[in-house]
Amino acid sequence: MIEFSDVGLRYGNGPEILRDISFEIQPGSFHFLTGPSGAGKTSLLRLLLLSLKPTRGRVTMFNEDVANLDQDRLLQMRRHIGIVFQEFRLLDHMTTYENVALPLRVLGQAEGDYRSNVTELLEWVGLGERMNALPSVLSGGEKQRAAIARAVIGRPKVLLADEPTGNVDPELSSRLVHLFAELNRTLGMTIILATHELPLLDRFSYPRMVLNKGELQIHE
Ligand SMILES: Nc1ncnc2c1ncn2[C@@H]1O[C@H](COP(=O)(O)OP(=O)(O)OP(=O)(O)O)[C@@H](O)[C@H]1O
Repeated sequence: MIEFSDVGLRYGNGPEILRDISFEIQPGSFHFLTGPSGAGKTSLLRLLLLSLKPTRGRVTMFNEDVANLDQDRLLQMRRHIGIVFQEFRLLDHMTTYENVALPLRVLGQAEGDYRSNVTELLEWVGLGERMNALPSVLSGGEKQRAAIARAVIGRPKVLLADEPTGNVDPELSSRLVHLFAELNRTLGMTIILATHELPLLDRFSYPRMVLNKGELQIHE
């Protein structure tokens, strides 16, 4: 589903910050991506999100070499990839429901067609009672569950998460990772979750992609 082959990345004329990265991700798998601050986790996620292209090597996504994609095809493929950020990135003037429905609205779907899906998903992530609340009154954990719901409402094949537990306390962190685990288990969603919280990783047995100074090792 995803294959990196001797990938390197540099920003502008700077040094190579990812070097000789090779790995394969199978559909329906769950991987942690970890490593110290500055190791290149966010940059690797940006390659996976197709918002950056490698400066050398080959990235294959859904069986297509991303180097050959035109802008339209890139946007089409991008719809199969969801992302969750540390800082939630919810729109403050919209309710939880409206935030989660937004990706479908942008695609031109009518509310009558998606209302029950959005409501069901919000109930599933435990926000059934908070649908009409604005983000400003939600707790950190609730905001992140809303952001996860927004990322998966379009049923992406791949879900990326960049330090999704960075703004919630350790107890809630573990519950959020369980939510990702449920998405992986019940919907078969392929998940790559970046975190540098080692105690959190130790609670789960998923394989780890470990970045160090731009080089990657995989611990199955
Ligand atoms: N847009 C950019 N332009 C130039 N250099 C960048 C850019 N983004 C990241 N870098 C550099 O690339 C390296 C890797 O950064 P990246 O954010 O990918 O690491 P990270 O592992 O996600 O770090 P953190 O855990 O602190 O977020 C760092 O040296 C960073 O300064």
